[in-house]
Amino acid sequence: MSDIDTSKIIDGKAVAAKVEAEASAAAQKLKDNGIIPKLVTVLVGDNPASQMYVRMKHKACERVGIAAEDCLPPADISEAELLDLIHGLNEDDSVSSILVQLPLPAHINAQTIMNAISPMKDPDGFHPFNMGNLMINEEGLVPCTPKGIIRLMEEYNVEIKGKNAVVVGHSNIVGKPMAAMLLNRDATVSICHVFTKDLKLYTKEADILVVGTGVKHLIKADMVKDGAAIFDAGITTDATGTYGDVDFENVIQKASLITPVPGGVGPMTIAILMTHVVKCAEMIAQK
Ligand SMILES: Nc1nc2c(c(=O)[nH]1)N[C@@H](CN(C=O)c1ccc(C(=O)N[C@@H](CCC(=O)O)C(=O)O)cc1)CN2
Repeated sequence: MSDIDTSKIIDGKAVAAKVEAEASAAAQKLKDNGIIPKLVTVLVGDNPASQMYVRMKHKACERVGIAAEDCLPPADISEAELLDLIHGLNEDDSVSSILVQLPLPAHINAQTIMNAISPMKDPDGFHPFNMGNLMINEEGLVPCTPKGIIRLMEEYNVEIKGKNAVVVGHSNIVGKPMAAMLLNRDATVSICHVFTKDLKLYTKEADILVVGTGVKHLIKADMVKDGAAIFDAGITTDATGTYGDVDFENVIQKASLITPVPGGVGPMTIAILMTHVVKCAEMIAQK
């Protein structure tokens, strides 16, 4: 193994702890005024990775002082039944946030479900109203993973304005909102994806590189510019371990800053979620 300069490694766990402490203080203020922020998670079926992420979210709620409940419909729930469940949660005044864990089974259209969640109770920021606001630089409830990456950039003083930012992956959860957030901060943004003909042509020019594809070690050292700041939102777990989309050990030699997997972007997703649950409760209280 080559020598690793640990000063280049972004500590996502430490920043996430700071963000959770902020969420906890904001939640306490609400509770002092008799308002209890409450997250309901909806986990359809028994996907083990999703079960783990939902467990992590509930543990974070406990740390932060947010009430949490889980709803565990079976994998064969119909789309209509799931919509009924969401409508019930929208109407329930004790619920401030509704989160449907993704992915959903193939017979359910995920966007139809996202569209049904009240935009004010949408801590994931996936509702078209919240996504639309992001596009016009009115960032309210926005997707947690890219927002967590922006927070890491702020904490580590990564300049965004005027920089070449390349986002690899064009998912609704990470790539598209990430690109919008970077554009809102005046980066020159390129979005690459599975149909991009020459990925390296773009990644080599990136001052800021964000990758979220789920393809293990897609980004190799020869694809990266010297001094780039690199954010890895991908995660692959197989029999040999947990990996990101970036070949960390080799790419770190060229990067100025880099997130590890695990312990980089992942913890930020959940910490930002906590701030959004509090924000939803604040918005509902002000209604
Ligand atoms: N409704 C949502 N569904 C999904 C989202 C989301 O933001 N909202 N994102 C992903 C999964 N996800 C949260 O749900 C998530 C993934 C990974 C982590 C994380 O902290 N990972 C750890 C490693 C965990 C491990 O040991 O495998 C890390 O990177 O350090 C948190 C949240 C898809 N679905």
